[in-house]
Amino acid sequence: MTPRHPVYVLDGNHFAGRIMGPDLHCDVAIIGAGTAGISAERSARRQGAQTLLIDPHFAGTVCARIGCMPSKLLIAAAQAAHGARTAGPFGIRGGEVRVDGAAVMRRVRALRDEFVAGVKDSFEALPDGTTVKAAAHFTGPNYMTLDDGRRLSARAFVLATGSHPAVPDAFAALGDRLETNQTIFERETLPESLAVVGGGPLGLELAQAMARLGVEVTVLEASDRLAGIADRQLATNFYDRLSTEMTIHLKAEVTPRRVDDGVVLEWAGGSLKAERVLLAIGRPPSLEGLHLAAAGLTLKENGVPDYDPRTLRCGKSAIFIAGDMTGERPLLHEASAEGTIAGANAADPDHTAPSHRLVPFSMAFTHPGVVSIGEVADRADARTVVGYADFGTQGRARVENLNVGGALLYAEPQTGRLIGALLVAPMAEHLGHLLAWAIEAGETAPTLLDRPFYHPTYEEGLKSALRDICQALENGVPKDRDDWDRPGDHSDG
Ligand SMILES: Cc1cc2nc3c(=O)[nH]c(=O)nc-3n(C[C@H](O)[C@H](O)[C@H](O)COP(=O)(O)OP(=O)(O)OC[C@H]3O[C@@H](n4cnc5c(N)ncnc54)[C@H](O)[C@@H]3O)c2cc1C
Ligand SMILES: NC(=O)c1ccc[n+]([C@@H]2O[C@H](COP(=O)([O-])OP(=O)(O)OC[C@H]3O[C@@H](n4cnc5c(N)ncnc54)[C@H](O)[C@@H]3O)[C@@H](O)[C@H]2O)c1
Repeated sequence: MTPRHPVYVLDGNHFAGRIMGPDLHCDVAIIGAGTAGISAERSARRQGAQTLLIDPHFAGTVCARIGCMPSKLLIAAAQAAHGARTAGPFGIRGGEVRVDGAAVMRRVRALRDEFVAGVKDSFEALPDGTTVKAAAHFTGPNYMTLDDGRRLSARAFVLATGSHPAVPDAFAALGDRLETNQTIFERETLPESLAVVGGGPLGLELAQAMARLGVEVTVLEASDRLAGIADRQLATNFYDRLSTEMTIHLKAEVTPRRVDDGVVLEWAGGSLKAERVLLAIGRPPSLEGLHLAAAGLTLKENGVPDYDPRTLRCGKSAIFIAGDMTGERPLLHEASAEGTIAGANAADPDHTAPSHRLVPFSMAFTHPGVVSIGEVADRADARTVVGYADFGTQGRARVENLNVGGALLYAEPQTGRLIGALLVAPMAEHLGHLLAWAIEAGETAPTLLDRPFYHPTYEEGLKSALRDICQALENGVPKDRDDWDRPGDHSDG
C-alpha cells in the first residue's frame, strides 16, 4: 500500500532514502534542472541538505541543448569556411569553398547531443529519488503543487526556471517560417536567406555564422547600435566590420508578414523578403505557471521576486532564486555561481551569508569579439581615467590579418585601479579573461604594466591602454618600465 505520508529510511543516524508517498517533503526543493538548478542542488546537498530537483522535462540544460554549445558549434563550422575563403592575402590559393549545409547541421547536432547526454548522465548519477519529473507551482510560502497532483513541502526552495525567447504575436503568426534558438539547431540544412531580428549577442553570433556559411543574412536592430556597445567609436568599428559580411539596418523596428514563399519585413524606410526569420530580441525570465503571488513574495515590475543579489534570497522568505530567472545576468557562469550561492543558503535559510559577486563579464563570440567587463561607458562620457589600445594597427593582429577594433580600459583616477574594460577586438574572449581576472584581483595599470608581456602577442597590444592610464596618474609610467614601440606595431606608444 502506498503510504499516505513520505516514509524516511534511516541508515544508522543518516538519511538514506525515502519511499515516495503521494506527497513529497525535503529540506531544499530546486525548481528547474538547468545550469542554475543543477548547481543549486549540488551545493545544497554538499551542505548536508536533503534535496529534490524538479523539472517537467530533464531534457538537458538550455546551454547544452539550444544555447551556448550548439551556437558555438555553428560558429566553429563558419570559422572553418571563412578561414578557407580568406586565405588569399597570405598567398594561399584554394579552390571554391562549398558548404554542405546538411553536413554542417549534422555535426552541430551530433556534438550537441553528446553534450546533452553528459548532462543527462549527471541526473542519473544523483542519489536515488532526487529527481522529480513535474512542473511545480506555489500554493503557499512553503508549499508547491506538482502538475501530477502531488503536494511538495520544503524548508526552502530555489527557483531556477530560466528564460525563454520573446516572441510577439506578429512573429508567432509566421508559423514555421519563424526560427528562434529553440528551433534553428534542428534545421536539416541551411536556408538560402535569413532575416535576423535583434542585434544582441544571440542574433549576431548566429547571423555571422550563417553569413560565413553562405546564407544571405540581413540584421535588423531596433536601437542605434549593435550588441549594446557602450562606446560609439567601437560600436561604429564593429558595425563597419560586420557590414562587410551581411546587410545591417539599425533603428529598424520591423513588422513581419508571411507570404507564400517566405516572409516580408517592413520598417520605416525599408522592406525585405527572406526565406526565414530568426527572432533574437531578448529572453525574458520564465515565470509563467509558478503562481509566485501565492508564495507571498514581493514582485518587481517585471514579475521577478525582489531578491538580494548577494544571498539570492527573496525578501525574508525561505525562497531563493538563481540563473536567467533573475533577469539580471543571463549568462552561464552566473547561472552556475548563483545556483551555488542560492543552494548553500537554502540549506540553512536561518543563517544566510552574503557572497562576493563576480565583476559583470559578458561577451559575444563574433569576429571581432565584443567583451564588456565591469563599469564601461562611451569614452567621452567616462568619469574614470580611460586608456585606449588600437587593434586596427596592432602588430600581431596585422600579422594574422585580424586587425580591427580596439580596447578601452577604465581606471580609478587616484590609483589607476582597473574597474572596467570594453573590447571590440580579435581574440577578445582571451584578452577579456585576462582583464576580468585583473579587475577581480584589484590590479592597477602600473602593476599590470609590471607584468611580463611576450612579443609578439595580442596581449602586448593592451600596453598602450595601460600606459595611457599611467600617464594620467600622478607618478606617470613607472620609470623602470620600457616605453618603446614594438616592431610592426604603429599604435603602441
Ligand atoms: C543561443 C544561446 C546562446 C548562448 N550562449 C551563451 C554563451 O556563449 N555563454 C554564456 O555564458 N551564456 C550563453 N547563453 C546563456 C546561457 O545559456 C543561460 O544563461 C543559461 O543556460 C541559463 O541557465 P538557467 O539554469 O538559468 O536556465 P535553463 O538552463 O533554461 O534551466 C531552466 C530549467 O527550468 C525548467 N522549468 C521551467 N519552468 C519550470 C517549472 N514551472 N517547474 C519546474 N521546472 C521548470 C526548464 O525545463 C529548464 O530545465 C546563451 C543562450 C542562448 C539562448
Ligand atoms: N555569448 C554569450 O554569452 C551569449 C550568446 C547568446 C545569448 N546570450 C544570452 O542570451 C540572452 C538573449 O540574447 P539576445 O541577444 O536575444 O538578447 P539581448 O537583450 O542581449 O539583445 C536583444 C537585441 O534585440 C534588440 N531588439 C529588441 N526588440 C527589438 C525589435 N522589436 N526589433 C529589433 N530589435 C530589437 C535590442 O535592442 C537588443 O540589441 C542574453 O541576455 C545573453 O546574455 C549570451
